[in-house]
Amino acid sequence: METMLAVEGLGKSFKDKQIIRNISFEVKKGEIMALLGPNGAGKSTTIRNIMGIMYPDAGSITFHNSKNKEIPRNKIGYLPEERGLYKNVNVMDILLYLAELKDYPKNRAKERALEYLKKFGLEGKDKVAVEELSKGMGQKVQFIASILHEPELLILDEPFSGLDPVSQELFKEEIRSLAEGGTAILLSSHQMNLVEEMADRLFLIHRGTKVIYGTLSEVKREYANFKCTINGVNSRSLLEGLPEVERVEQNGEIAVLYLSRNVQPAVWLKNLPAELDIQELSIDRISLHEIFIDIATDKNLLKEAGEAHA
Ligand SMILES: Nc1ncnc2c1ncn2[C@@H]1O[C@H](COP(=O)(O)OP(=O)(O)OP(=O)(O)O)[C@@H](O)[C@H]1O
Repeated sequence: METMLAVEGLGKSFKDKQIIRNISFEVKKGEIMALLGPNGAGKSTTIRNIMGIMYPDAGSITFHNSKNKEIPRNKIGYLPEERGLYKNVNVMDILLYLAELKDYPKNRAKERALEYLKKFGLEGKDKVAVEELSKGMGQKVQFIASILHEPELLILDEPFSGLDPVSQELFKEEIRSLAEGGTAILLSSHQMNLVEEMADRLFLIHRGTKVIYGTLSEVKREYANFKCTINGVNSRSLLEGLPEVERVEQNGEIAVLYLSRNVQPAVWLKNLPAELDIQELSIDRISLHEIFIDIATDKNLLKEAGEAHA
């Protein structure tokens, strides 16, 4: 698939502190690429460099055939992490003003704005001042502003924060349908369940450098060990003594056993002792949420795996 955005060897320091180092990834037409990392990892810095809000000390950014300062940023949609629109302007005026800044035709912008306001449950709010909107409503307007001009690349920094579950669903559906329509999407979010549902590929930064880059299934295959959940009456010492169990979390009769890397579930199951009480048992790969926590808290296993990939 066609590459819409290519970030290569990006580096940025503030004063003498290096914030991001050697960051390289691509976002392709029609894909949702998740940019992940703990607080302070360097995600927003990466995005601000792409948007030309600041310029990198090293590396390059290519959008279509334009590079670095030549990139026409008005062709990119951007929902910044910091929210805020002019407060005393009405919703339609602000949307049309922002579309005009992007050289988008006014009539078309108005038509699309009305459609989107309706879609996001804000029908009739076009003449309301932004300051009269609730936080979530304001966020919807800002999201609409980022997509109104039909950008080919859309960068969303924490789009779901502060949204109720219904609004989250709406955003999720819209982001998916934009991707299906060919928009390249760079999505930064801390909501791992949503990322797991939506992202085609992901890039995880920790302390300013790459830890993971790949498709969701590659990442899961490579980094997500298995965990086995057993419902039954078992002593902790019995569970901890089972082969290839790294960690046990026990809550009443439910125990979650985190298995070593490279365990073959079929072989492991065959070797379980007969005295183990099993009322229910399931084996799953750990979730993206758990992978993320392992990395953010420097659990050795994943750190080693990450270093091998850096
Ligand atoms: N303008 C600046 N001057 C100095 N340091 C900065 C500046 N902007 C960001 N930083 C530092 O860069 C590091 C990365 O910040 P950044 O905002 O990119 O992280 P992030 O991954 O987006 O985090 P979060 O998930 O908390 O939003 C932090 O240590 C931050 O303090």
